[in-house]
Amino acid sequence: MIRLEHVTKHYARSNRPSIEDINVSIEKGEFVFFIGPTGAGKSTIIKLLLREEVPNKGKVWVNDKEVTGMRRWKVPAFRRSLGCVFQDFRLLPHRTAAENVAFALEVIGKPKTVARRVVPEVMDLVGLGGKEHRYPHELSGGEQQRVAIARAFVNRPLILLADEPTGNLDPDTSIEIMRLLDRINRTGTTIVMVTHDSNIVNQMRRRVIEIEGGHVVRDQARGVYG
Ligand SMILES: Nc1ncnc2c1ncn2[C@@H]1O[C@H](COP(=O)(O)OP(=O)(O)OP(=O)(O)O)[C@@H](O)[C@H]1O
Repeated sequence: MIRLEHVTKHYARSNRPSIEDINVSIEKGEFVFFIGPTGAGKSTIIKLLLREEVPNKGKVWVNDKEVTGMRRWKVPAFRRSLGCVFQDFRLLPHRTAAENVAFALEVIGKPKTVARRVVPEVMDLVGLGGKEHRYPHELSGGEQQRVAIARAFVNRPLILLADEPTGNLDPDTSIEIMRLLDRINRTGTTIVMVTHDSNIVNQMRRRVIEIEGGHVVRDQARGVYG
């Protein structure tokens, strides 16, 4: 489902590679945590998977597509085929929760009738039934992240990428968000999540890939934060 083969990324304005000769393979339906100290290269890996960056060496496969050689015009559609969740939620401030979710359907050309049917289902799934018409500033951080997850999931992506999705949330809210991601994973969606949250990693006991200095230093099934 996802494969990085001998991947090195050396940013032009950096004096050393951010990641070097990384080899990782992730199967369909896995839930994988990328952990490691700040600056280790975790977000760089997410950017490579989204093709926001291209490696200097190596190849990256996502959804069985080799993305480093992908034509530029194909990139937007490729990105829309993935679900993405970030620490800062990235909701559209002048759209309601339901409109934020519906927007993900609009941009891929789904008719409004589909949105009318699917958006309430997904809002219920994330536990936001009744708050569909609130604007982001009228929701708590945890609720905003639920909207972001609903938006990421509404197109039923095969892969969901989450870069520190609980980074702005308190421990209890973080656990709720993890329960939600776990439910989504159980529908068969592959989840790749970058985190610094040791509690979450230790509670979930999923595959842990630890990055340090741009290298994989540990890859453990049912791992702990360490
Ligand atoms: N656009 C860029 N230009 C130059 N250097 C960069 C760029 N983006 C990241 N880096 C460098 O690459 C290294 C890895 O950064 P990255 O953001 O992948 O780390 P991270 O593990 O996600 O860190 P954090 O946990 O703090 O988010 C760092 O040394 C960083 O300074």
